[in-house]
Amino acid sequence: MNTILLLNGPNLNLLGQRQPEIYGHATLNDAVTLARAACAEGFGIEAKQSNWEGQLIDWIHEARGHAAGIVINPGALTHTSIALLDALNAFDGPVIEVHVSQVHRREQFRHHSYVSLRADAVIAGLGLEGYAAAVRRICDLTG
Ligand SMILES: O=C1C[C@@](O)(C(=O)O)C[C@@H](O)[C@@H]1O
Repeated sequence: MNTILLLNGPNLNLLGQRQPEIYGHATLNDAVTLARAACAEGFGIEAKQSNWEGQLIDWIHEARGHAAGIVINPGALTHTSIALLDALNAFDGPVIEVHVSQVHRREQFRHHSYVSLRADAVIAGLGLEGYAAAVRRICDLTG
């Protein structure tokens, strides 16, 4: 079984409750369900969420030599975390960055992403469908 690590960062545990006018009413569990359904045969999803930068970094380290690829929505750490970028740079497989909202139509500070310097693809504004598209892409790249 090929594992795809699906990582969600700070505040994404509140999907569905948090600013629904921006992020919609669906929950993180809904996102994981969509991601699982998008897996090609022989692939599985390991889904994790943390509000802690160091925890996300530890999970990326653990994925080295183990996961086929990483789908990550780093939340606000997207715009601030060089440490997360460094951790992703130490991972060999494909990395796809997902944002539920269309960050480029929002505040200026959301337009820059450290993670994009590593990501093989960036999906923003597709809502939860972005997670499914990212999973399909990793299956295509690594299957
Ligand atoms: O927490 C989030 C969620 C987000 O990553 C998104 O999914 O649209 C966009 C980020 O700017 C924000 O800080």
